[in-house]
Amino acid sequence: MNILEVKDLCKTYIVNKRQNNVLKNVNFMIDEGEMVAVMGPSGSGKSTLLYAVSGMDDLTAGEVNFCGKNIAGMSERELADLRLDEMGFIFQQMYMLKNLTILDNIILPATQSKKQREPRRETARRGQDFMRRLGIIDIADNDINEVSGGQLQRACICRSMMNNPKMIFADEPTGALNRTYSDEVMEELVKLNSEGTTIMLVTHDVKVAAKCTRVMYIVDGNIKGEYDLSGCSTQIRERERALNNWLLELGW
Ligand SMILES: Nc1ncnc2c1ncn2[C@@H]1O[C@H](COP(=O)(O)OP(=O)(O)OP(=O)(O)O)[C@@H](O)[C@H]1O
Repeated sequence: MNILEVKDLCKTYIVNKRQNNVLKNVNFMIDEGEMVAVMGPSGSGKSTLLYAVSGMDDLTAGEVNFCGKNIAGMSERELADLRLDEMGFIFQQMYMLKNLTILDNIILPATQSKKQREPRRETARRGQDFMRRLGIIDIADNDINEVSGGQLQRACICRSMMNNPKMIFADEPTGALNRTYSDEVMEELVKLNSEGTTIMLVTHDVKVAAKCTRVMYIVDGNIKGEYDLSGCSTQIRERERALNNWLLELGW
């Protein structure tokens, strides 16, 4: 069953009276349980696409059906509730609040949600469980400037999971990390995906994309090709090689 269906999506920015047609009639679907990477040259519209289909930014034209509901017809309030309750977000810049501990940052979405009606102690316990799972429980009471980049990004994954989202949207989740931290973060995302969370992520990194089930390649606001990795070898090196060859054919 599809969780996301995008029909003729267009996004135009107007800057200094000049029109920039960034997304041009984009069509695709994502099924429940998929992990889809969006790749493409710088400026091709990857982040714009992610923000448009996740209701973070408005559409110029087209339809985005999330779990069968067109988000283009939703009010700001409805969209905010949808993003909070049904979607998880992970960004390269992480966006954690400076005056809160790591644990308080993680549980913040649950304290704002109407979906999870539970005592704060229970919310904190769930947050701690996620932290334990991701191997960062020892930094629960730290400030955000007292942890490593990899730990902070894993904390962002915990935060994105607090409201049990149907889908996670990630914009360059490993973009600011070294290879070791990047591998750790990807391991966790792959694990969440294998447990049923659908994921769409933007990346420039072939090693990251090779861990996904499908790759969409965007050029100049259009999907130029899609590569299905679900039937590919489980050997990561082979997946990377196959994906690399395909990307080179597309002019990567
Ligand atoms: N908020 C905005 N206002 C105006 N123009 C924007 C805005 N966001 C993006 N753009 C423009 O849209 C185009 C696509 O940008 P976008 O960030 O989606 O590309 P990208 O493929 O994610 O690039 P990169 O890989 O460099 O992050 C660019 O020309 C950019 O300048």
